[in-house]
Amino acid sequence: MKKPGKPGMTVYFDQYNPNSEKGTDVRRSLAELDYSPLPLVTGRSFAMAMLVSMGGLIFGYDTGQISGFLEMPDFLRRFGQDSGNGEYHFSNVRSGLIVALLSIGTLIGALAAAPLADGIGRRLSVCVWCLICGVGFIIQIAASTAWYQVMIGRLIAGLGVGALSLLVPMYQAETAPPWIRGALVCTYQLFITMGIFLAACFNYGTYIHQRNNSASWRIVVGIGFAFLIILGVGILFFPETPRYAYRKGRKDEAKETLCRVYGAPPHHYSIHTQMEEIEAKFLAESTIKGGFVSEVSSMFRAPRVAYRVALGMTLQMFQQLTGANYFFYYGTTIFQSVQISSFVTQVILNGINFGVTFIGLYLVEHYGRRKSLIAGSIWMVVFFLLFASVGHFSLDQTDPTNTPQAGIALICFASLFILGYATTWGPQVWALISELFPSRYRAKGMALSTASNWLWNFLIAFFSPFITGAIDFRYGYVFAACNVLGGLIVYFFLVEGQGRTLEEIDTMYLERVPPRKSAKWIPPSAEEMAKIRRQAGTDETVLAMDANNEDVEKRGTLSGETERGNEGVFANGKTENRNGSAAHAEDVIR
Ligand SMILES: OC[C@H]1O[C@](O)(CO)[C@@H](O)[C@@H]1O
Repeated sequence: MKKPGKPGMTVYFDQYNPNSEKGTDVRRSLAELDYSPLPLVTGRSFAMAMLVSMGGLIFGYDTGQISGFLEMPDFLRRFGQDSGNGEYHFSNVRSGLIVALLSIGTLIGALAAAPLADGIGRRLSVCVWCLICGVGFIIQIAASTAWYQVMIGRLIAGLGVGALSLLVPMYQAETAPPWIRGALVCTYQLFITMGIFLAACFNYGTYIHQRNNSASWRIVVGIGFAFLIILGVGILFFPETPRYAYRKGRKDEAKETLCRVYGAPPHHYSIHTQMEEIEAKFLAESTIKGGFVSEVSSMFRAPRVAYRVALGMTLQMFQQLTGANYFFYYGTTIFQSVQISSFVTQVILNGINFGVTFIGLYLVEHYGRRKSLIAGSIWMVVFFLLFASVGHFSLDQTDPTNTPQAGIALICFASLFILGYATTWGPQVWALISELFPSRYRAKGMALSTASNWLWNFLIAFFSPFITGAIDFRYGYVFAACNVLGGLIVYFFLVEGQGRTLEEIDTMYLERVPPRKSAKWIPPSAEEMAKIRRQAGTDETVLAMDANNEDVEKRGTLSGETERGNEGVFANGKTENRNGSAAHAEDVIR
């Protein structure tokens, strides 16, 4: 579905078979629809994106704060080990557990969030997980000298953070208009980076001003409550996602929400076609009923869903294997060579990360997902190769201060790498996994993909010190190779979701549209869709489609639109396709 109202193109919403009201004159009802241009973003969809993105802020804030804590004097004294000379330190096991337990919690939280999100809904789930996260914060703040209490607190907070990392992109994707969905879902990553940046700033601030004060790290954890309250309470003022409401039989609520976020009246063409698409998919998906286990096993039997689960998990894996967290978690060492403190290092790297993520919001809608991700991969390969080579061949690793020039080069390459990551893979992978799955399996598919992100996050955080110890800066070559693979995966397996409705993207996977040609694909009519589903589907799906098809037949067809043959599926170019379609729709109105 394309956004109406761009200069020179009045109507885009004509690519689907617009059969609708049963037994009415389709031509007339179409002519009665409103085709007026819609705003790019309504106040409501903007406010919604900002509010739910608070979940990203909590993610970033929690992951970003711990590295600073480990260096705060009071935290060290309370939870560290006595070195015997009046100094305290953290053994690798203890610091590893305190840091990594959040990741373990997030992994479990991401998986646990799916059944709850399908059961009580996306919106209420957000409240529940905010509460759980709050309990984790309280346990941490209440810790006096028991290091394992901090660890347990982080595990519980992690459950909430992980669950929100599934719920937020899903809420945004299921609610946002298709023409701006990518950018709105990417605000999630923007808020992650903002959270990491804020944590670095607050750590630095409390460290500077309260060196020996027991409140320092507690203040930083405590500030997190503000984000939790804004999200947990604020979400109650927002509606359930239209896709979820529809699945629960609340059709009017779904339509009303769409109207609000699209900024369109109920009889607008965009609302009309979107509701039709949601309905068609719902009918096709809803026949197989069962408990959680049979639901999961039906997911892997459903057409092309296993493929998409594998793709989602792989993309999240490669998002982590870009190597970004190598810089965020272990960037301190390279900055030592030019004698910059670890607190300042974190502020600089995270500031760049946050600042340039804004560019990513533009790229995702302007160039599309595929082009920007592939460009991002190439960019990151180049800078990782440069980084690894300078680090290995030019830096004096025993005393980096001897080679300040190599240090400056490393900092530049690291910063340029982050520029590439934060504008492409960082934000866009969240958007990709939120649009990859059909409604019925979205929560579960996203849960598995998100869990893969957390698993690899943990593995990289945990194993990087060992790998760096063994192969020093040549570790960068490993990440460079991973970035090559990531780019190839996108090229060969990912279809372009820019400007498409979630339902259209689902159809592309069902129809096995070659990813390379997906940007130019024209959605099939409802009848063609029925055929595709009949060929692709399980018995149950076919049954459902037959029911749906009967409906379609009763409604009548629209000549021209439904007669388009397969050869018409790929247009010569996007512009031609849009203009052609627009002309056709205007015909219909006349
Ligand atoms: O911005 C960097 C941050 O983004 C993430 O990759 C999540 O998308 C985190 O794992 C990382 O710390």
